[in-house]
Amino acid sequence: MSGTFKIKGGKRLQGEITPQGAKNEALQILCAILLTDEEIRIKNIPDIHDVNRLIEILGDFGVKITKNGHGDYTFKADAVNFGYVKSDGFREDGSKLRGSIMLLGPMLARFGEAYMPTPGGDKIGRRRLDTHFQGFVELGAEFNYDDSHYLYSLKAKELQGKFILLEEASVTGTANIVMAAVLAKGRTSIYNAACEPYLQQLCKMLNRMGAQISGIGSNLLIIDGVQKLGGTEHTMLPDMVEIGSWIGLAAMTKSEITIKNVNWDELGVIPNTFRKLGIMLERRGDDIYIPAQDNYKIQKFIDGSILTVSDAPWPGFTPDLLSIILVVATQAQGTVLVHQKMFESRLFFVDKLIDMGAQIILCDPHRATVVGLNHESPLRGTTLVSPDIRAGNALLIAALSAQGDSLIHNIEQIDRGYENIDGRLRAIGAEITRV
Ligand SMILES: CC(=O)N[C@H]1[C@@H](OP(=O)(O)OP(=O)(O)OC[C@H]2O[C@@H](n3ccc(=O)[nH]c3=O)[C@H](O)[C@@H]2O)O[C@H](CO)[C@@H](O)[C@@H]1O
Ligand SMILES: C=C(OP(=O)(O)O)C(=O)O
Repeated sequence: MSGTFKIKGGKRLQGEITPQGAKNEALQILCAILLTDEEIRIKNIPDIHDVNRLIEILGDFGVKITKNGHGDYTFKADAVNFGYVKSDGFREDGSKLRGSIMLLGPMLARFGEAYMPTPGGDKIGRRRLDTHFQGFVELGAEFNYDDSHYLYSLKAKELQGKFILLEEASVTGTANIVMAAVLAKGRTSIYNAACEPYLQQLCKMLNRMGAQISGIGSNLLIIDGVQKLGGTEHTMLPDMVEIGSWIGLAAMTKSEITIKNVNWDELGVIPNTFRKLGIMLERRGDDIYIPAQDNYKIQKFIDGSILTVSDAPWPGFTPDLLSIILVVATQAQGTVLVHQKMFESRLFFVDKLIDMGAQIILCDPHRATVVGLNHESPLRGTTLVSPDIRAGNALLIAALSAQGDSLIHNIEQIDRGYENIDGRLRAIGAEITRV
């Protein structure tokens, strides 16, 4: 088990917090650098475990990496050591994170073959990769899965564009297929494509590199293959999951917090979903201002029935923020049903919140009903273990609001996705230390 956070809860926080560059965008963008032998400069890269692991993998691939400053790197994949992907080292490194799966598309497009161990990432239920391989096979790749070594491989002398109807709007699946299709022959149409902002960012970057992608932001992407891609510069968006988490943190700790430079126009339904829990938040320029609130009241549906917050592919509500919604609801006034449709093992952490005094009924692996305590009795500090990246942050927020001390173990899960989270929380008054 990795490190531990010690938290003294129950304090009001105050001040400004700036979201890091987006983790899940960074993972897509970093994989795309393999598509060209020219220089790509990327800014606002978050300094977090998953991203740093992917940068290390690129280095082992032979990619030249220059650090220009904090979160600012230049990459040049002009002398790639392809032998690395067949090595035991890659088998181990690639399996440590989920995002590495998106190396497949660029490898296949540029080198005609690709290998990947079963990727890592959160253990939050089944996480099938069928959509990725369906797309590659439709583009003409030969697919093989060696189940004794958990190794996927793909081969294609040439990729040929075609109309692909995805079984599901997979985020990393769409990114992977797009990155393969940009160098394929002819036109690829991807229907039922995921269209979240990070994928839009990827497509825009690829276009700056010379790709021809249209339909960006919709669920029908049209990609006219080109022979070669060139260099570019790219800046990562702020992380929308962090932004949502800080809204939740402010409400749970009754704190006045300004979240800086949030890129509001890319936040979709996130601000309004928190408003439905009764949390006041204001757009101020490109910041979100959350006043200190002693109470927040969950809205009902128009017909008076209990509010449901559920996830859906973009522009629906991201599943990565449902753990935060759940924790924030524990101190709201009213009742909400949290319905996690995509992942089947992401709600089990409610047991820990129940131990802390929260009123939650886990209806089944996908649904939990939360009856808010209206801040009439605080959660109680306790010893917790972070089960996954987002539940880990949700428990951290619960601990910051709780009466007494808490310990959170296994914080490697939190460090996977949040840059210097303890330092940034201390800067707004939180009592949190690494022990
Ligand atoms: C590295 C990265 O970027 N990870 C994100 C990415 O994971 P990832 O790309 O792995 O997730 P997918 O979009 O493929 O799918 C997520 C889950 O939802 C299911 N599904 C998906 C689409 C759909 O139309 N119907 C459906 O049921 C899938 O079967 C799967 O269980 O997107 C997820 C969904 O936003 C996020 O939680 C992850 O943080
Ligand atoms: C589930 C997540 O990450 P990963 O896909 O990397 O496991 C997440 O970012 O919430």
